[in-house]
Amino acid sequence: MSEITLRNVRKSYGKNEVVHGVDLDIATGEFIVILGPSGCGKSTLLRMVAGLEAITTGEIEIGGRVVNRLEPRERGCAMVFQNYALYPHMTVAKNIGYSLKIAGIPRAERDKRVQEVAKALGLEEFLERRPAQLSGGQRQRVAMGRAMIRAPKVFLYDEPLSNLDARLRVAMRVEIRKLHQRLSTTTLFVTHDQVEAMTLADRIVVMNKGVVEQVGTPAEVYQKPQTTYVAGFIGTPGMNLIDVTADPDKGVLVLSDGQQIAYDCAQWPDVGYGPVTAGFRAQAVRLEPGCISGKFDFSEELGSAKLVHGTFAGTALIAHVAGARTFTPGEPLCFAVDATDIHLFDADSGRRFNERVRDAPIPGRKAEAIDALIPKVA
Ligand SMILES: Nc1ncnc2c1ncn2[C@@H]1O[C@H](COP(=O)(O)OP(=O)(O)OP(=O)(O)O)[C@@H](O)[C@H]1O
Repeated sequence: MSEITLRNVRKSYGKNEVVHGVDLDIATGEFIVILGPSGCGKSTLLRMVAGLEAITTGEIEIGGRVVNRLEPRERGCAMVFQNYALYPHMTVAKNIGYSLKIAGIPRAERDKRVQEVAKALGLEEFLERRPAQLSGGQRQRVAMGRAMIRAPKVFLYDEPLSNLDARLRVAMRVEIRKLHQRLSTTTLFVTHDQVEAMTLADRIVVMNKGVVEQVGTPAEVYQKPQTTYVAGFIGTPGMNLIDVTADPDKGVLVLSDGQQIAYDCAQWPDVGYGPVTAGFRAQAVRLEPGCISGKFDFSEELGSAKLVHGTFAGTALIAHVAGARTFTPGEPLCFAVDATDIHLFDADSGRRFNERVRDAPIPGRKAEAIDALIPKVA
């Protein structure tokens, strides 16, 4: 088994703590993407799992064994770096087979395994070339081949696609996913690119400033962001966020200029009267008289639709609009959003309020209802 467990893992450089106590359980065969902006500590976390960076406090287990004190080569992980780290003077075949040579595997066996890996990655025709004679995507595949050949328990990828152009990135994404489907090797993949994270991950770990903000499937982090940070970071574009005052008695959210948006107060039982942050996706906005009026600023053409940017009560908001309608700067604009598409977050902590799931039985009620159906014996 190759499950990975992180318990209260922290990392400090001198007095500066950059990873603030991360807990994570990764199942055997899972594809986990650690997603966050530059400097949030994601590479440091990956390097601690690999053993390339010492842990300041906490515990890391791989396959049920605490690896804190193990050398990188004793951990059963294979790492693929952004800059590929290939040996420039060696051919592709030698680069891929190098770790087997070091391990003393006989030549015939080595050649056989290199051939197998090269076939799996479509590198057979490049085996005698040197890295300088390859494209970026081909070099990346060699780096993956070098990691694969050791049949590691765990694959660790550190922004492996960042140096590739956009088309190649998409192609390599598909290859990495296919490879994972075939091998089912437990994988930790670090990226700052949320599209990469959404398309590759079984689960995403969203990091911000050394803290894990949310762990969830791509659908969970998109549909139920647990913090305003996740709401703003995930999605293209990120969720619209606006400061409002909740009035649960009237079932409205009041904007700073007095305009009101209706919300479902039964869905948000913990929201009291006072300041909250309201969020809604650009895709949930309709341009029709409804919730709020403001003015058009500019639009971004997406081909099949536009991202329409406007200002409402002093806040910049975005609508995803299909169709060919054109706009002029400054023209009045109305945004309508259904109450069920509104997400509410605590104004101070940025945490999502508890939500009552629609149509779910309220605890106790179902038992009462069933009770009522049973004829009473006199
Ligand atoms: N050797 C080091 N000494 C001191 N500080 C470091 C060292 N390595 C990293 N840091 C700091 O730790 C923090 C986290 O760095 P890390 O490389 O993990 O971020 P990241 O999320 O991977 O960012 P990027 O995407 O830019 O690589 C940063 O503030 C960085 O400056």
